[in-house]
Amino acid sequence: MADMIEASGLSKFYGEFAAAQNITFSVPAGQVCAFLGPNGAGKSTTMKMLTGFLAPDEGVSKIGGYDVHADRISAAQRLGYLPENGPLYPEMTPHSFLKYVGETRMLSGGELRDRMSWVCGQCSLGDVWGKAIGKLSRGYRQRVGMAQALLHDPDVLILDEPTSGLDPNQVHGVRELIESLAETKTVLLSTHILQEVHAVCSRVVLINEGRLVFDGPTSELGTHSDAMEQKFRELTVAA
Ligand SMILES: Nc1ncnc2c1ncn2[C@@H]1O[C@H](COP(=O)(O)OP(=O)(O)OP(=O)(O)O)[C@@H](O)[C@H]1O
Repeated sequence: MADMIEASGLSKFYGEFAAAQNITFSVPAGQVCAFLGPNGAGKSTTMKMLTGFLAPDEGVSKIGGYDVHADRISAAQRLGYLPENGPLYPEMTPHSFLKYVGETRMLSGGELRDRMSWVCGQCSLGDVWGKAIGKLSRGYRQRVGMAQALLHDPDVLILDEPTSGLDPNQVHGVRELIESLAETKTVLLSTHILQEVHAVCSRVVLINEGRLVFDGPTSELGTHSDAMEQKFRELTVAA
């Protein structure tokens, strides 16, 4: 299987502080991989470097085999990214925002309409389609973020805490969506919810204090979420 997401020696320093240091892992086509770590471990920083939103101080990121910094457009066409704080543009509606995002991704006419209608249904946005994003609840804003990540039907999804701030019904909906997407896509998702990892991820990459401390099958971290929680604590307790 070709690797669809590759982090090779990624580091980001803020002064002396290493937010991420020498992070190396790859995710093969078709895999759903969890990206775990305590608050401040460096997950969002690494995801931003993987998606080209932050330039690494060291290392290389590749999406679908394309270098994210040297071959940005080819990498971006294959990538959908849900950033940690969801979409900005509070005055736009989901409809106008997704139309704008679609146009920047070279979609138009019937194709753009079909894709907008598909993400509207998949992300259950029908009720808020014409409301200002700034007035939506956190859960709905999160779903608008998911919709923009999926709009151009990318092969690779990098999702920074896709279920954070959602109520249990919405969490269930997003998990089902990720499971259905997993049939055709490669997914890296960060989360603090270990049950979620069991539910949807076959593989776990765990970082602590900016460094990779575990990379392996979910089953190696434990066969249920209690065992996994214990192992998580062992691997992430401050040295
Ligand atoms: N622009 C910045 N300047 C200085 N420090 C930063 C900057 N951005 C992030 N950091 C620091 O880098 C570390 C890693 O942050 P990051 O947001 O990647 O963690 P995280 O694992 O995503 O955390 P969380 O689970 O809380 O979202 C944190 O200590 C954070 O304070």
